[in-house]
Amino acid sequence: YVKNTKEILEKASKERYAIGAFNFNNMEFLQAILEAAEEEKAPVIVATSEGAIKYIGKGDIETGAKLAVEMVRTYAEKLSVPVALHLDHGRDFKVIMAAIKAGYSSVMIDASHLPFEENLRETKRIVEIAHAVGISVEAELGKLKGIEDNVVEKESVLVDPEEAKVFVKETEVDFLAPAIGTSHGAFKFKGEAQLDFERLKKVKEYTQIPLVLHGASMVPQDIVKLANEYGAELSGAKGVPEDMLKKAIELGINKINTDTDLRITFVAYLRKVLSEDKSQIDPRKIFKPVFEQVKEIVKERIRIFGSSGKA
Ligand SMILES: O=C(COP(=O)(O)O)N(O)CCCCOP(=O)(O)O
Ligand code: NA
Ligand SMILES: [Zn+2]
Repeated sequence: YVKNTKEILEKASKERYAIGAFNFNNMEFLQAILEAAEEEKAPVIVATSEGAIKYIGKGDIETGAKLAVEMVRTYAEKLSVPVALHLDHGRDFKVIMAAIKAGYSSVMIDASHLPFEENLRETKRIVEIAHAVGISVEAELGKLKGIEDNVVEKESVLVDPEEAKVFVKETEVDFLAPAIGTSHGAFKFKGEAQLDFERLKKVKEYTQIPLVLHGASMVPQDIVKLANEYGAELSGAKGVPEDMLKKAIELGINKINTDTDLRITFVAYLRKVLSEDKSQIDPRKIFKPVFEQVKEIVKERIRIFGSSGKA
């Protein structure tokens, strides 16, 4: 169990590869992610959003954070690969404190919806607290398009590399998520997929710290098609193409947040299993083949990110 996410990201940054940061909301997703990392001999970051902590704790934040830490620690101590537990999109001070208190390896303070100075101040405050207890911190600059915790960003506001330089220097944040054109969910990009690689290159040059790509799911069209064949309605779903992910990694992305690809895989295969095994009522027999597929998609991502064999 990695105490401090910064360690594994600094190594990735030096060697120009990326670590997957995969979100989980329950035991089965966590199992699939950790099995994938073990089989790929890859360091891995598992992440919970604030919504996931509330879901795991049935509304009680302390319970959710504690249970997440206990589940991850218990599984991770059996594995040969380093595992970090990260709070994704921390916004509520109470939730960030609960995650730190429970023993998370790192926390994200997501104040990118605020004006620059306020984002800087909020981030600085969390960094001071987290660093005092040896926890790493991620912050975000610029805005992702789409829904972020029901804050509807009409247009993505791309990161300003000059601001990033000042922000990182002033806050001493450990890793930064620069908005370069991605968005959360299965419907990214209005037209053609495109990322602002020029900005990314400058942000890496000016900050020299590990960088994070949010909204990085690839949205595999074969799995979207399968889901739709079994009754899902996901037409028009679009993600980040592999060549763009690889270019982003070459230019300095070292943590890649992936949630939607696991969700789509889960939904496609759950629909398939339920429609094919019509008399099955044992959840273990339903979930086993479904999470086998979730594990496979995580392994595929880890290979694309270049962290296979890096443990
Ligand atoms: O950047 C990403 C993933 O992006 P993706 O959607 O491309 O996978 N993430 O940060 C994961 C976002 C998880 C959202 O969680 P809740 O629904 O619980 O609030
Ligand atoms: Na994050
Ligand atoms: Zn995100």
